[in-house]
Amino acid sequence: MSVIELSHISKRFGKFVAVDDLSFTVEKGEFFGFIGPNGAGKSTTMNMILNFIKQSRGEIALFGQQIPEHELDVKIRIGYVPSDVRFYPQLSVQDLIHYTLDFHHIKGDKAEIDRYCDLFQIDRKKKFGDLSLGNKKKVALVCSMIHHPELLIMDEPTNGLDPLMHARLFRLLKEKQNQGVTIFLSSHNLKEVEDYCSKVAFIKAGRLVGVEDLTTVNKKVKIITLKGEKLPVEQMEAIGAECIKQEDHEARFIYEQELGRLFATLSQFAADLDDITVGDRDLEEQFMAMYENQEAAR
Ligand SMILES: Nc1ncnc2c1ncn2[C@@H]1O[C@H](COP(=O)(O)OP(=O)(O)OP(=O)(O)O)[C@@H](O)[C@H]1O
Repeated sequence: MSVIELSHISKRFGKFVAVDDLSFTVEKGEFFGFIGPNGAGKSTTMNMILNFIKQSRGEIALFGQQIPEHELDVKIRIGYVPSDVRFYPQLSVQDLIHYTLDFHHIKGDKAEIDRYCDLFQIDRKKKFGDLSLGNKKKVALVCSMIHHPELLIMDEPTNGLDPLMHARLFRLLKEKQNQGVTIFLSSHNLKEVEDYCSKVAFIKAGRLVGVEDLTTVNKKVKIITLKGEKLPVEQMEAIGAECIKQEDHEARFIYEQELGRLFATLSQFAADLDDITVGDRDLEEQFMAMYENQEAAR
């Protein structure tokens, strides 16, 4: 079942097109990363999904229902972490957690609240306004999960968190995913997206560049780096390798074909080479390749 379905959505602010004809779906139980450079339109898209702002064109369905007709029914099933966390500064962390539970008409399980606060090392007695940026984010994370939502929408959830908390958050999110929760998050940290997400959508200047299944795609695509005086670029291209960088004594290739042919070719030219590296393509390389292909197509 699609938990989020975006069909040709666009958002204009005056003449400026922030999101341009975006379509993709997030399925139940997916850990879905949403990445793109600053100003790409990630927060704007999330704000439309949450119906904080209205799209200029296109349709959005959550859990198979159009919003806003069923807005409240749908919203109680969602936990949201904004990129810029703003709660009442005078309220204590404890009060904020309890207000969140009251809003969802849930009593709350003390052991669970204790677990979250211990996990994120949150001092519940402190006033929200006195907390650091990272600690404010942690409070928002707890409030987004405390009512057991089926869908978590998180706008740069690790922004402001230290590396230990990054790891704890992602382990917790993985646990939630294993329980069937759908996670849709934006991030600038490609490594964490690559390590944890099952799917990723790339967006640039409001347009979808691509959606990739991370459980399969990177493993079969290799990046080969050759170093040496005499580089067999033509021979590599002849077996289907795409040269993505060539300097005096170094060339890099993307290779998606059968590995036997690659190794046979490399062994023929090994004597001319000082170094050969064959590795899986990481998300950053894939991201850059997609951007470059899109630019070239324009
Ligand atoms: N209310 C608004 N009025 C005018 N322009 C806006 C408004 N909100 C967003 N924009 C513009 O829309 C574009 C997309 O912004 P958005 O915040 O969605 O990007 P983002 O991908 O989340 O960026 P970042 O990674 O920097 O958080 C930006 O150029 C931004 O300036």
